[in-house]
Amino acid sequence: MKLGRLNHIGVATPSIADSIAHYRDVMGATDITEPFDMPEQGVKVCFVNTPTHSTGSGHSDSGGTQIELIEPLDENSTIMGFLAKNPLGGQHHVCFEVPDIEIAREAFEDMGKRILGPTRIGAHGTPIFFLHPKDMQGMLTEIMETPREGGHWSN
Ligand SMILES: CC[C@@H](C(=O)O)C(=O)SCCNC(=O)CCNC(=O)[C@H](O)C(C)(C)COP(=O)(O)OP(=O)(O)OC[C@H]1O[C@@H](n2cnc3c(N)ncnc32)[C@H](O)[C@@H]1OP(=O)(O)O
Ligand SMILES: [Co+2]
Repeated sequence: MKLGRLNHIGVATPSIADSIAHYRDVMGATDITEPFDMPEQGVKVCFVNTPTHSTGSGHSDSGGTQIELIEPLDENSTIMGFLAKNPLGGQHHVCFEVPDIEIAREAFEDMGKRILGPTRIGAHGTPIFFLHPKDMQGMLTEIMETPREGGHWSN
């Protein structure tokens, strides 16, 4: 396994609308996507896009690491337990890219890391899986296959 790009930081929130206002008005984010539902993951999601680099005169692009805001869709959402312990929300997971999801899954399995559920299609349209925080230095870790131009995946 080789460490890939940090694609996003997942941030759980009790209100995606309040969090969007925070990133826009307090943090000065200028590129925030429209929220959409992902019922299969139990969350409403949107992305705060950050630039790849900052300059003295401002930002030139928005292709950097994203903040992924996630709000529970209902009481059964997988992030309800986290929000019960952290009512204000907060940093929930980190997501690293890999070139090949199957090779990565096998590598983590071989290292004895607990994989949470099947590989599925994530919010970026590419395959993802999650690793248990207790096996990952306390960090719930998402692994996603790097988006390919014209790539198609299915569950
Ligand atoms: C938007 C779509 C997608 C994408 O494309 O990017 C997403 O990111 S979806 C994100 C939401 N989906 C998931 O998180 C799926 C994987 N998660 C899970 O399977 C569970 O949430 C969990 C990690 C197994 C936790 O389950 P839960 O029932 O909430 O808690 P437990 O009590 O079983 O937790 C055990 C233990 O782990 C600690 N914990 C829980 N969540 C986290 C966390 N996010 N970060 C760090 N540690 C976490 C929890 O506190 C427990 O510790 P102890 O209290 O010491 O026992
Ligand atoms: Co995520």
